[in-house]
Amino acid sequence: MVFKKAQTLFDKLWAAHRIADGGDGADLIAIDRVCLHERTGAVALRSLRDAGHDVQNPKRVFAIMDHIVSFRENRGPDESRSPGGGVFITQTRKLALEAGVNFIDTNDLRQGIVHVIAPELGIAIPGVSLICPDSHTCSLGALGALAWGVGSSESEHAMATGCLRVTKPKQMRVTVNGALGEGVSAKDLALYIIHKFGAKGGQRCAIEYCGSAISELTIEERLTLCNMAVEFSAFTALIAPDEKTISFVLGKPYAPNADEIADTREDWRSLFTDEDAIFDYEIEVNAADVQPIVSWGTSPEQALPIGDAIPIGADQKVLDYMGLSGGQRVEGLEISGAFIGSCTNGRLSDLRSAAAFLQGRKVADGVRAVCVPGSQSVRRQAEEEGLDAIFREAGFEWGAPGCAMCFFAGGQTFAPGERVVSSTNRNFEGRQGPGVRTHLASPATVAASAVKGAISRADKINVGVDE
Ligand SMILES: CC(C)[C@H](C(=O)O)[C@@H](O)C(=O)O
Ligand code: SF4
Repeated sequence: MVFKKAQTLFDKLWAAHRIADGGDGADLIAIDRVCLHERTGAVALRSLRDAGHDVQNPKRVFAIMDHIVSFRENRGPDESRSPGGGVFITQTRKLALEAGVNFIDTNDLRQGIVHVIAPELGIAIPGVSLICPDSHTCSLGALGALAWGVGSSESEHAMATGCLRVTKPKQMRVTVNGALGEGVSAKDLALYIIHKFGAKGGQRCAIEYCGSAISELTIEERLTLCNMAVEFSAFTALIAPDEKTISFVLGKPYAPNADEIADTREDWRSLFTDEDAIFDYEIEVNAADVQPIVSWGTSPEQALPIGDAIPIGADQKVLDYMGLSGGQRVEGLEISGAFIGSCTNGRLSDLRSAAAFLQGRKVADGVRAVCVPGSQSVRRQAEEEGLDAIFREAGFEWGAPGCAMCFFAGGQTFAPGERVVSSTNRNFEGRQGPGVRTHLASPATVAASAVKGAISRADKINVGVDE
């Protein structure tokens, strides 16, 4: 009798894409889709062209403008937020058109941050393998795609050959039991996990998130959670596709069409971890323990429930950079900047949650608050719902889609020493500009803090219309 070994979801995806033994413990993995952006993708396209190679299958490659495009509302097609950055934009356009790949230009109706538009357009769907020279490609595992971030040269290789030599990573299961409390978001959960198990806790593993709290998350929330897997040092993250995933994907432009969906749907239903499958590591989280959280240091693990005190004995260099001391409470710290956007929290539900708080309220004096939708589609839907008016009336700037103030690219930014609450994923030194002190939080926390002028919990704040 032959017993079939129980497999994890990751094992199944890996086996389905494994073409051959790549030698030295590596496998040759078929790559279904390659996404590129103008910061690292242009390098890959240029190098491929210079080596005299064609893109093997241009239909599988998607070049997108997001990282350094200006976020000025009526930006020009080549306008960059990075001084001299226009050349990356024009080069990417030229190279993408020459190579004949799918190309989404600066002001295309489909444009946006690559990890926001890949799900919107059905580029990322359950069961496909997808790479992009960008570390937050792990976001797309939220749809059950085998997706991970690579370097420019690996994406070049995959474009030329349709495959990539990769060593299969170890695997970890993160089970989140119970339910998240009222006012606790997927961002809080992501920060909680990194805080509790450390920024290296993901051990370069492919992580599968599961458990009752994960099943309850919307697709947008799952994308937020998986987005931060790389900040947990994971190879990538995955969530098994369910009916929510299937209905999210249906009808998307690059997803299977109505005729193809019947077979595909059955295939997608097999994308789950078998009951007896074994992971290299297992961790469990009780969702009820998660509270609204904010980072205080220069690593996403340096985070705490809003209201708690910074540990005594925390790294002095970090405290100095952040202008804080051990034992100090983060709640109530005065801020001068607030940013809502990015591939972590720049989706419609993120904007809705911030707007729900901002309605009828005003950003505190002395705070520059900026909201940049993650994509043109998010922007359009937000504008149809009147969210832009809520943001503007509250005193937020409303920007054109892209990575914007998530990372410093040399252009307009917050001033050195400014304290900023941000819905992004990285709080490293200088991430949002030289000397800028970034506190990571959920969109609701960012909105509440902008109104109060100080780091605040959205559910505890008592300012605004009622006063
Ligand atoms: C520029 C790009 C390569 C980078 C990444 O890989 O993540 C950026 O998106 C970031 O978030 O730091
Ligand atoms: S929004 Fe930020 S984290 Fe996401 S891809 Fe852009 S720069 Fe990277």
